[in-house]
Amino acid sequence: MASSTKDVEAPPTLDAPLLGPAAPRSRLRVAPVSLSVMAFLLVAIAAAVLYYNPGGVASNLMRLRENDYPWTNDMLRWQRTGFHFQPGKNFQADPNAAMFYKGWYHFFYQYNPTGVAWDYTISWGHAVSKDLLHWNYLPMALRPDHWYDRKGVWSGYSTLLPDGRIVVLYTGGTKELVQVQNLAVPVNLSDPLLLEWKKSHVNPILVPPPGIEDHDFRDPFPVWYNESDSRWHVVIGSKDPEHYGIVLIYTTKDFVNFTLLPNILHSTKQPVGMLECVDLFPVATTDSRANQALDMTTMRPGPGLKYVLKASMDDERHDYYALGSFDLDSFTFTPDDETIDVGIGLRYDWGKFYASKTFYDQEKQRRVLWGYVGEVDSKRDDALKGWASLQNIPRTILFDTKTKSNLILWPVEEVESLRTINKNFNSIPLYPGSTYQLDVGEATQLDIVAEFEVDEKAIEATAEADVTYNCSTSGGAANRGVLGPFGLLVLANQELSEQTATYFYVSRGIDGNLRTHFCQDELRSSKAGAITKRVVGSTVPVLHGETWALRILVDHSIVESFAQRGRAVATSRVYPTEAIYSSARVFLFNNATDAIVTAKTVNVWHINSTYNHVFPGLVAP
Ligand SMILES: OC[C@H]1O[C@@](CO)(OC[C@@]2(O[C@H]3O[C@H](CO)[C@@H](O)[C@H](O)[C@H]3O)O[C@H](CO)[C@@H](O)[C@@H]2O)[C@@H](O)[C@@H]1O
Repeated sequence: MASSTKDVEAPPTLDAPLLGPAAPRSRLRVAPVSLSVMAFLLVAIAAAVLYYNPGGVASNLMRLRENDYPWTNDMLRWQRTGFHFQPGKNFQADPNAAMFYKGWYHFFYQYNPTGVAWDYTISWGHAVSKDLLHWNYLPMALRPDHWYDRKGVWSGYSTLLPDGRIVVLYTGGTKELVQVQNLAVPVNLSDPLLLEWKKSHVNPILVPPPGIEDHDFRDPFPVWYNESDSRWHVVIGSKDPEHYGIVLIYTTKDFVNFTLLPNILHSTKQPVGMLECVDLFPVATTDSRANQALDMTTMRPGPGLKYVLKASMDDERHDYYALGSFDLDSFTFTPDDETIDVGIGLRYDWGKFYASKTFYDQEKQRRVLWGYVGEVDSKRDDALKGWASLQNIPRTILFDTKTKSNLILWPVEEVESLRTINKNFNSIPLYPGSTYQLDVGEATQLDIVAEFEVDEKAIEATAEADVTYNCSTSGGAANRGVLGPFGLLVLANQELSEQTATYFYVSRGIDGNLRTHFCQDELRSSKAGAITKRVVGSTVPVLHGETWALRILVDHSIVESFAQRGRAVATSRVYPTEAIYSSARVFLFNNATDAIVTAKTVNVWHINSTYNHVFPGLVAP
């Protein structure tokens, strides 16, 4: 490693361009032309867009507004993913239920069969897979066809009962938009595909109790089975009149008759509003058990266990979790640290990710997390492409036995079976203000694993730096500091005028401690306007002796990034206009002013497509 950062110049082998200022937010890339030529071009482009409209949605002539980008059919087609779950068309959202049953992973999700946005036809889509990656679409499981779910079959959960039966509890939006809970069961338990479902004739099984607003009572989740009295405990998210999130608890023996408990599972410490899609599960705190995911329904609280309470914050649309303890007698959750309670502390993902749910995979004894990753482009662009939203790659969840302060989220191991061509790079010095292109060919479906080292001398020489640094309020990857940013640029064009940057930024506080920020900068991810572009991220623990480690899954319009082997995650939706197909590139970069960073190892794999399709012989929406 070089001894000084000041007297070393970047060698000629490095790519020259530095990371310049952030690109303008919305620009059609046209040279100055007269207004009439411009108008003609816009009309011609609009006509072409409508002619090639892949979703077949826009039958009316749509006018291109100032911010509208003239997408071509090829560009929009490129945005569809290769190995993420997405139905053939239309809108999907919350992962509702997942389970392993008779050799198949079942996945249910919020699905609008009629359009590219949420509306009252929201239903339960259904698909099966052998490996959580290659999906077969099935006919929808549940549709809004009764008075108690006329305005939508909303989110819920499926549970495998100890006697082998399966129950689904879900929220229905009634005609008057009252949120009620309903029961559905499979018609034929011997069918491994669970194709047919029937709704209980006693639905709704629960209506909002006194003191709870009609629109604050949703997403039921059977969380605990008490063997001694054969009672299930079902939790439902809500909020109180002071705007504090609360979790109601019901008990039931038969999923038809329910008793509301006088206490609540948890009331948030801050007025964070309505809690959607509540989840509660145990994690093992000791290494000997850390690799076992634990089944909430049967696992008793005890030594070596912590509990995770997760909720989706309707007010700000992020998924927060808290680590804490769970008392079975009082049926209450208590966060270890009230200052990082649900809604104000830890997040599963610092980017675009919502309404997630875990399930216990008894086949592989692991807990698996799914969340949906919405669009950040315009409704018009969703209509043009004919679909909206993705599911993240399922992630396993474990407690971090090293930091003891966070969870570890990591793509399921099955993803590695999709890896094909591998390129490996070692010991690449990245000088201040430099980039280095990784020659990996077309870079649109990738699994990248990289480790970085920062020059020790530069670290030692830095007394205090960027104490108040924050990913979201920073200028992104173009914002230079003493010890960062450094990392990768994915979905970049050759000129780097389009790029999504995933990076670390190291600061040193007045207490002398280093603090690592893990950020993802979307500001230059697309030259198109009408797209929300942010810098997302958080701090991430980097323990003594550890390298700075990144894993990035790139799949067309989604980038899922994992820092420090899953301690922090950031997911972005991106819509490049130039860095697509064979023009998509990957670079390493170091935009620190004073530190040489070494890319110790970088492994880049191309990832196969999963070619999801309708289950043979069936018809899916
Ligand atoms: O589909 C209903 C379930 O979805 C959840 C969590 O995502 O609630 C969402 C909610 O509606 C908003 O979310 C939509 C996208 O998911 C959005 O497009 C729509 O405009 C929003 O209203 O659904 C209800 C009914 O609108 C609303 O109260 C929520 O915010 C989950 O809680 C529901 O079960």
